[in-house]
Parts: sequence; C-alpha cells; structure tokens
Amino acid sequence: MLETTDLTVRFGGHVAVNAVSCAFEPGTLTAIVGPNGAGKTTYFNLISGQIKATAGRVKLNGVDISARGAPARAQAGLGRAFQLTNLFPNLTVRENVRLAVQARAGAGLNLWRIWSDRRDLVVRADEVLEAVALSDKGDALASSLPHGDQRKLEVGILMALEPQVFMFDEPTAGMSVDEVPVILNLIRQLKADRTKTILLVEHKMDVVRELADRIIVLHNGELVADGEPEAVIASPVVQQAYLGINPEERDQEVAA
Ligand SMILES: Nc1ncnc2c1ncn2[C@@H]1O[C@H](COP(=O)(O)OP(=O)(O)OP(=O)(O)O)[C@@H](O)[C@H]1O
Repeated sequence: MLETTDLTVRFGGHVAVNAVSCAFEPGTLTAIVGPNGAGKTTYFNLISGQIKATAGRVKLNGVDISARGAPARAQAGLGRAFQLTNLFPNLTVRENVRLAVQARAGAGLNLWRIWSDRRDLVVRADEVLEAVALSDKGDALASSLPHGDQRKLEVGILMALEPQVFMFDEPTAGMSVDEVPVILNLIRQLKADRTKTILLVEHKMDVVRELADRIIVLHNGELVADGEPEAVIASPVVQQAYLGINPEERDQEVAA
C-alpha cells in the first residue's frame, strides 16, 4: 500500500500541495483530478521523489521512503511514466524495451552480451512490444517514432520494469483518437492484475469515469473530495471546477 501523510510543499509563499493524506490500495485505480494548477503533478512529484516535501511523509508497504531520492523510490516499486524522458532516443524500440526487461531481471545493462543466452528475456521483451502494439516498429529508433508511439513505448518500458505502483500523468495527452484506446487497454490490463496500485492524473472525465475505482479531487493543493466516481463527479466541487456550474445558482434558477 502507498500512503501519504500531511504531504506538503511550499514554493516561496505558495503552498502547491497542502497536507494531503491519502492511502492507495493494491488492485485499485485512483484518478486524481482537479483544475489546472491544483497541484496534481506536484503531488506526483512528491510521491515519486522528484521534488522534496516541505513536510509530511510517503510510505510504501509500511516503509517510510520520505528521505529517499527518486531512483531509490523507483527501486522500491514506484513506477512513473515521465512524458518521454524515460526513453533512450538513439536506441531502437526493441532495445529500449530489452534494457528495461534486463534491468528488471537484474541482468545488467549490456545490450549486446546477454541476449544469446537469455531466451526468456527476449521472449518477455517481445511480449511487451506486442502488448503496446509496437511489434512492427521494433527496429525503428525511438526518436523516429511519432509522439503517440513514443508514449506507448514509454508505457511498455514501465510495464517491463514491473513496478508495484503505476503512476500515469495524462497518459493520452497529445495522442490521436485511434491511439488512445491502445493506452486505455493497457491500463485496463494492468488494473486486472489485482496486485498493482494505479494512480492516474487525467483531465478527460470520460476516461476517468471508465477506468477509476475511486476519484480524489485536488483544489488549491488541498484534497477536497475522495470517493466513488459517480458520487465525486456529481459533487458540487467537481461540478464547479469542471463544468463551471455553481449548484446553488443552478438551484435558484430552477426555482425561479
Ligand atoms: N517548481 C515549482 N516552482 C514554483 N511553483 C511551482 C513549481 N511546480 C509547480 N508550481 C506551482 O504549483 C501549482 C501546482 O502546479 P501543478 O503543476 O502541480 O498543477 P496541476 O494540477 O498538475 O496542473 P495542470 O492540470 O495544469 O497540469 C501551480 O500554481 C504551479 O505554478
């Protein structure tokens, strides 16, 4: 289980994430929503260790990882898709996935020696390529792929690393309409594995509605709602933030 307690960060006078306490269970997908600037990405950064908290703690499986940096947290099981920065642009798609498979297997990072005697790793890398619908592009350089394929490759690398917690920050941003289902299917598959904890920052409410077991809402850095999707989506704070509807005004209009 992943847990944050009173997690807080201040940038100068601005409190971007304010005392957020929340626990995320294996086998669940929690969507984190909120208006622009609400603190969603910053909350992710605090969990994955990209930025240091001003106060509060992060625990994974009961172990306090607050003092650890990002690489140590990744080692502990936190996996985050990083808007393409996880890719090696000058390696092929297959090589990118193989490196992740090797790293996961503890087989080192030498791309050229290991593959002749580790058939299992070759098979695993091919399975991942298949899962992210990139089998036919295995020999292309990562840098030559269109944006949508690069995002798929990044998810593939993350899958190959087999983290306990998957963190996706707008995974379908910038994707064409026909590419979106591939990513959503992958997330659905990950969800089916009841041992994984998935966190998803997402603006598209149809995606949230379809995938989330639970929604938490951040507003001005604070956790303002937490619950089952339909109840949270119907709540005044979400209606106001997303749809510009003030429930009191709406009720008054209806009454008039
Ligand atoms: N490194 C930083 N230094 C100063 N201010 C920052 C820093 N990172 C984030 N902020 C501020 O913290 C607030 C929260 O930003 P954050 O990017 O987490 O919001 P968000 O909910 O992810 O927004 P969006 O949906 O637009 O991505 C914003 O006001 C932002 O300007």
